[in-house]
Amino acid sequence: MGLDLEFTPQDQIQARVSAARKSFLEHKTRDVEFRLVQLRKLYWAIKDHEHELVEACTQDLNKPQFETEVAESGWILNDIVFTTRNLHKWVKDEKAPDIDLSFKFMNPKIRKDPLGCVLVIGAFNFPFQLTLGPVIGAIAAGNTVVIKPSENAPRCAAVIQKVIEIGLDPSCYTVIQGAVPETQALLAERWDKIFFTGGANVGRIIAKAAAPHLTPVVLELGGMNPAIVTKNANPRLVARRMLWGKTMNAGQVCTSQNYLLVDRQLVPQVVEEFKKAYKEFFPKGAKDSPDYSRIINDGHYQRLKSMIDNTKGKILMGGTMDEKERFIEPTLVQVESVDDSLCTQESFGPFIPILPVENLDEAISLANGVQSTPLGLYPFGSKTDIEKILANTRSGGVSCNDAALHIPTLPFGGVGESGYGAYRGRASFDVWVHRRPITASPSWLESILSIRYPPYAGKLSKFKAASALVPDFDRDGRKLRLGWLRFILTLGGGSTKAGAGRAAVVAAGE
Ligand SMILES: NC(=O)c1ccc[n+]([C@@H]2O[C@H](COP(=O)([O-])OP(=O)(O)OC[C@H]3O[C@@H](n4cnc5c(N)ncnc54)[C@H](O)[C@@H]3O)[C@@H](O)[C@H]2O)c1
Ligand SMILES: CC1=C(/C=C/C(C)=C/C=C/C(C)=C/C=C/C=C(C)/C=C/C=C(C)/C=C/C=C(\C)C=O)C(C)(C)CCC1
Repeated sequence: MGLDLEFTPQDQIQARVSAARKSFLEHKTRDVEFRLVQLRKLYWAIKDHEHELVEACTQDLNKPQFETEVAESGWILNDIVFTTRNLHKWVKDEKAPDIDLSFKFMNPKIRKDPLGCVLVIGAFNFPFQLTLGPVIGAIAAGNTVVIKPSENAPRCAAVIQKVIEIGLDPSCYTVIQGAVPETQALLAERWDKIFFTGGANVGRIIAKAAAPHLTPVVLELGGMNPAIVTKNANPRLVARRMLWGKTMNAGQVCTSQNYLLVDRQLVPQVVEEFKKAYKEFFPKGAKDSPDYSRIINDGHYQRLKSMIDNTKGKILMGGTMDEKERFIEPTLVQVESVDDSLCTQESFGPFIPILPVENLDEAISLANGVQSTPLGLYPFGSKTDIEKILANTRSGGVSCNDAALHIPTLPFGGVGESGYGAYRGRASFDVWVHRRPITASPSWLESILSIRYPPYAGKLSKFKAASALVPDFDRDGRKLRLGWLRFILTLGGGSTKAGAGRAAVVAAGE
């Protein structure tokens, strides 16, 4: 038996948040060495209890050990090592780019300041990766963190609490357990940033709760992700990769494709290849395989069941279900329209609806109609086909000729309806810092800087001569090529040399 999840008493929530805030205001997490020690300790807390992570994922989702070690524990352990290796580089002040010589003496730089006391709300499907991933970045950036794992993966939530309490300083990092009332109590607090992973409906609740305090929010939401398969695609690759996208975690993956738009000519071959691939992946069927997850809870099982009960499509592969086990077989369905029950909502389960289309233009138009800003997009076809798809669509990310593949250090996030803000790799640090511009005006510059002080009489023309940039374009938007003439007229128009010239003009005028 794994750990039991105990919800945090609601009357403790405010005090726990205040303690984390106080630690931030006492600057406990500013020291980079402190952050590194926390991350290293978290690494070992996870590594030493990896078997408990695996067991919890088995209990909550029947997640195979391979998937847990690759996409949960292994993923975040690598994330920690990557972060600790790079943190000294990331925290360094940055030289401010594109600064005119006149201002260079003020030594402009960008400091990466922590935001403060932040809240991370996790999802159930990759409970460790999607909760601890943002936490690793928040620690690295010097924030204090309150963590709310998903109650829908209760054993995993309990293990998250265990490793956090073993590894991290409790005055700076704390776990609040609970469901809607506890999350509402957290949302009533003032935060310096909220990072939410979950569905769009709850995402709206989070954004509204954050608005009164002007709290910035990252929303990592789901999407109605299309796969577009042109007549030039390789049917075997389409089938194997798209099947993987829907068998990993039984399709409970925010980035997995929700539906396939397949060139009609290719449909029979694609269907055949799906059947072959299914036999190769699960020779004894998915139900008897140790490599296939179950649906997280009865509510989601019933939601998925009603999607398949209401389809007008034809089941071509799979289709079996077992309510007691919350098992749903990977199920390929040929549908007649994007208005089918399998396409009108995010399934977040192992359904593979295929809609035959006449050509690529139709596929693009249908995909944009279903949702113009999905989280992921999966084009299969020739290079030209793929470029056409990219040029005519939007999405959080794209895997060409693949399912939901994401390189762990590549920025990850949605756009429009699939959310905003990105993390992972360096982006996990950037998302949690304020880029604070810092200048220092030297006292010896005072005679030049005094052009800004009243009385203003006679100063405006000198100021303009020193600072106004002359456009290199005309009123019709055409770029002008004035070359040396422009250089002389503008004293450089922004170049380093000209900046010096212009500064000299000002100095001479004082
Ligand atoms: N973009 C991503 O990285 C990503 C990753 C995983 C899941 N998702 C999306 O999440 C959805 C499924 O995950 P889920 O079921 O865990 O999402 P969810 O939105 O139901 O729950 C996410 C979190 O919100 C909390 N919550 C639920 N209702 C709430 C309310 N009324 N007020 C305040 N908090 C509340 C839950 O306790 C949980 O911690 C899918 O849409 C999926 O695509 C997105
Ligand atoms: C070419 C050679 C090698 C390279 C091999 C490569 C590149 C192998 C790649 C393997 C991959 C891509 C494996 C991917 C596994 C991913 C898993 C299991 C799951 C990830 C799940 C995620 C991220 C889920 C996220 C969910 C979200 C965000 C929402 O719900 C070598 C290295 C082998 C050497 C020879 C040459």
